[in-house]
Amino acid sequence: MSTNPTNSTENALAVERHGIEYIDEGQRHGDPRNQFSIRFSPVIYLAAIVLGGSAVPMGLGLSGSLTAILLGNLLGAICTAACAVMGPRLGLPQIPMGRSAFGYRGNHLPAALSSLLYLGYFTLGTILGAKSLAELFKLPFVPVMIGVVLASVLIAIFGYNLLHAFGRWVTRVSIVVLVVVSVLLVMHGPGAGAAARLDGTEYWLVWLLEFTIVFSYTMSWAPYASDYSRYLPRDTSRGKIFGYAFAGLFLSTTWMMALGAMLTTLGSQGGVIGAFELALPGPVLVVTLFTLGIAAIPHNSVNLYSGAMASLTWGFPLNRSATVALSGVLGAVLAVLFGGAAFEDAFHAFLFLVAYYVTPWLAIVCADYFWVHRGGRGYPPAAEFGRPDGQLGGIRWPGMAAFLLGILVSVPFMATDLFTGPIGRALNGADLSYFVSFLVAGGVYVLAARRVSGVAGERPAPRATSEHAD
Ligand SMILES: Nc1ccnc(=O)[nH]1
Repeated sequence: MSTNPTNSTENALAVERHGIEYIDEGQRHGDPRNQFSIRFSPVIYLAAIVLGGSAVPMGLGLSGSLTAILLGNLLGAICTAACAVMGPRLGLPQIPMGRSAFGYRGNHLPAALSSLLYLGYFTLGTILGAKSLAELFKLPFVPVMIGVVLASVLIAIFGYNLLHAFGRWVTRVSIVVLVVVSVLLVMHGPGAGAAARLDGTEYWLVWLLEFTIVFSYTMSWAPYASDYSRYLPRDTSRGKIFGYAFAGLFLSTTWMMALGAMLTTLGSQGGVIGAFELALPGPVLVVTLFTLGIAAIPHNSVNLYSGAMASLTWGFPLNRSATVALSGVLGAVLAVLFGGAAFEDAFHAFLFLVAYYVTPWLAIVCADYFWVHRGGRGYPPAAEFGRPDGQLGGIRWPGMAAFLLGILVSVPFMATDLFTGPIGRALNGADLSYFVSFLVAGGVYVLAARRVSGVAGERPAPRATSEHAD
């Protein structure tokens, strides 16, 4: 049934024709190793470095920061890798898969929240990437920013294959740069901030704070996951997809954040960039800042591409390329309007607030896939995912209720700069809401889906179904 031969190869210079619809078997291609680089490359820009050092000025020290980073990333990368496994099985991007649990219309809500998250991260990556490059080359911000936006839009329009190809190169180059930077940094040694200045409960509350920051960052890559695995052949080993996606995300986030923690112990007035200047000789510094600036481009392209997937899912009335281009323009305008330093912190707080929807969404989508539909078996035929009035039409209340309830119950636990609930305040800003909403949403969904008829897990899968979904 292959209708478009250009999509069935690795050809990175053919513009992808597909939007969010099912990728049929004839167009599947690629190797699960591509999951490593597509998860590694978008992390290589300043955000993860800054987040890794967040708790050092609060007195957590280096070893506490590192254990929080390790554990937060371990859990976050497991969540994202579990989602990547779904792509080849269903042949769909990540967000449209939610139609099974939330219903075609119900799924508009998490889809719209995803569009917001991705546009926000695109804008943040644009600001941070353009700033590094503009400072490095002593150029004005706006033209550099426009260059970054144009490159990001172009790559995202070419789509899946070019994103993978570009990600592979950025991964190779950045691994070399990260090795050199790490060796030099270790030789330079940590600064005074490496020693913890807290003990007892205070220490553990700040540890928890860093752990939740790290976890939130890394698990919020989950709604993107299958967008970049959906062309893999259907029988690709799930263990390999999981393993490579996990390794790519865990290694990149842990490495970048550990560097950030180490740099922040140096206590430079100029933040992590100032710390880089202290620890790295001139030429290495230039190459490092250049790599971090350029690597904002794969980050941005991924956000534009997945953002378009999410927007098409809630019914945005343009095609994929036009949606990418329009989002690029919108992000550029936001970057010009809000590119100031104070804004970046507020912006991050906003992104953490939006990310609250991710853990309940994740719990429901994973329960729906792994439990209700027994590892992706027993879904309705793929075409049903694209029918507003078909089997998955309307709103499916087990998923919707679980989603809303998960968020509602977790509100007192939330803690961001923009909103802090009473329990979050009592815990000094440590944010357990992610875990509460995950458990509540997942638990309610599992119970409700079992009771409500019409959810496929209750019934043996019809024969026709297994053809597509098995
Ligand atoms: N979870 C994330 C999505 C997009 N960009 C990021 O830096 N992080």
